[in-house]
Amino acid sequence: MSQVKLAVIFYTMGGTNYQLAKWAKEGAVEAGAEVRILKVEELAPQSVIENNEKWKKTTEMIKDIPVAKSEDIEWADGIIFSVPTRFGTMASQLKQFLDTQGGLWASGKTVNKVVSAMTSAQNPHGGQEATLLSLYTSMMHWGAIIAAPGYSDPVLFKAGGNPYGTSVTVGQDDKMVEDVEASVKYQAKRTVNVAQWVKNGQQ
Ligand SMILES: Cc1cc2nc3c(=O)[nH]c(=O)nc-3n(C[C@H](O)[C@H](O)[C@H](O)COP(=O)(O)O)c2cc1C
Repeated sequence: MSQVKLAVIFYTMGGTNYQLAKWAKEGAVEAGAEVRILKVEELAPQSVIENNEKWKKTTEMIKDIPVAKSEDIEWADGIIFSVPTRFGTMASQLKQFLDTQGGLWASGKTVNKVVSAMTSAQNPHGGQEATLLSLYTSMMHWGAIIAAPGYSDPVLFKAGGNPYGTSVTVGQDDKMVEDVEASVKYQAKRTVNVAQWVKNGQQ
């Protein structure tokens, strides 16, 4: 049984989705996967980032994380995306990454990737589910297999247990309101397990 390869791909401005990605990595490693944690390319002008202390600090914090490439998607059996909600949908930096995978998609290499997604938003009803659903719409075009958590474990009935994928509220103080660590780790394990089943079936 060969080891599942999982890419955890995130975008963050304030660090939340980096933390979610790190928990996902921990959960996936515990489940036996080989994991790459990757960020998507920043699109905002450097001058804008420089004028925002929080953004500047986050950029420095993640400076050594590799930028996701098409080769990472090709390499991965499974992918977990983590992205802030922006005006009710995913941040454009991640959308741009998806939109630059047309070549990979055209060659059939996005098919059967096992995916799930996570998000954060400032308001409890700020569009988390809409963000996850719009991301999953793109994944259907990829021919990916969506391994949403559903209510497949008791952890989903606790804080942050969103059947579409983990979501967390970020307060004005930039801290996470709900404790979602267990939900994230569970989601990562489920994504790895489903990826393992698909991988075994293809062998
Ligand atoms: C341009 C912009 C649009 C945003 N739109 C929403 C939104 O629609 N709903 C919401 O609840 N929060 C919204 N937020 C807040 C972000 O979702 C929040 O800051 C983010 O989830 C924090 O994640 P991060 O720390 O990984 O950057 C928005 C923030 C920005 C900068």
